[in-house]
Amino acid sequence: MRPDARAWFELRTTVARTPDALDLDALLAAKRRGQHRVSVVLPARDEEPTVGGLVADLHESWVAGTPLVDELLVVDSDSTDGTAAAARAAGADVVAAADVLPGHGTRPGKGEALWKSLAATTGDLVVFLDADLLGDVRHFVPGLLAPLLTDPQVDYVKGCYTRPLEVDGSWAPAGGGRVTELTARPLLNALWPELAGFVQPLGGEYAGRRSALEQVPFVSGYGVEVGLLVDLLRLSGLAGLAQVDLGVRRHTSQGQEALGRMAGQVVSTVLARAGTGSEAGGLLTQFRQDGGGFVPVSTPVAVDERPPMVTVPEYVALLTDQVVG
Ligand SMILES: O=c1ccn([C@@H]2O[C@H](COP(=O)(O)OP(=O)(O)O)[C@@H](O)[C@H]2O)c(=O)[nH]1
Ligand SMILES: O=C(O)[C@@H](COP(=O)(O)O)O[C@H]1O[C@H](CO)[C@@H](O)[C@H](O)[C@H]1O
Repeated sequence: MRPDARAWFELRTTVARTPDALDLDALLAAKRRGQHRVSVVLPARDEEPTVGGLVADLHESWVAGTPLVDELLVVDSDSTDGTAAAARAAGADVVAAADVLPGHGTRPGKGEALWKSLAATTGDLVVFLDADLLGDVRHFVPGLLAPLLTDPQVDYVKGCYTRPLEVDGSWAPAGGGRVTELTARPLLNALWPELAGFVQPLGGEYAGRRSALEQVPFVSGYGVEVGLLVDLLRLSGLAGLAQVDLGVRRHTSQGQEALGRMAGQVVSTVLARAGTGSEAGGLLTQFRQDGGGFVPVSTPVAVDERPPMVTVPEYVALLTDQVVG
């Protein structure tokens, strides 16, 4: 690791593997002192099996219990199952991504849901969690908030963790983060070696100051994490970024073909941010076997992104009308 990445890793990595690893009273005091408002956002597409339990845990601990969270929002991202009902029943506010900033139309993708969440929340601190997390992850919220509540220089905090992988119904202790290990990490190390200290650059759990998040574009699909990391590096500098060790993260994972498409979106975003201009066709062709031979299947993976929210008049109007941030 380059000296600057090593120094960052030593300085900006903290640990919060369990709830008692954190001084919740001190965090609440820092929240009050800083007059912060905290929004937690879960982007969810077809997560009915997991979203209810996750929302119930978060609501019980941090909304109804310790008042760390002021807003718990599930952004329903074109779900076809009972995600919205399950989330609402468990105590979350729920909004359909398509219903937010309707004048800007709708686009598919996780990043679209996250971009829209900025216009559907009011916290000056925003925490993002995937909606397919398994197990007890309540401590992820205070863990991600701690650096933002205690260090004004930090604008953005990524969670890091070991990532077990479910294979044929049983859990291997490691192996998760396949796109991270096989695509994102090699590319980031090659192009932005100062980011080499990030253990989970694609991790879906992170938190940021609205004042930073609203200044950067949001890639509409799965390129959103790598896009945010590079854009926030440029906006806030390495010193403005941090990571927190949250222990273990398990989630419902996808198959290789789906992750191949995810990797294609990550690669397109990296190439766009690196300014290589090699958009080419923006298509990824994969191959299926149909018994008689190989069948090519092509998927668009070109970068599609939304502009910084501060450039959206309806959002600016919201900021002036509401006590946002
Ligand atoms: O179009 C999409 C795709 C994904 N997601 C959500 O984004 C998170 C991460 O997506 P996924 O689980 O598909 O990615 P993985 O964790 O397998 O890398 C999950 O909460 C998804 O429900 C979303 O809101 N819209
Ligand atoms: O880190 C990764 O390699 C991928 C896939 O993880 P798994 O191999 O399914 O554990 O998961 C992440 O990447 C996505 C793209 O950035 C994020 O949107 C997901 O939240 C995150 O789980």
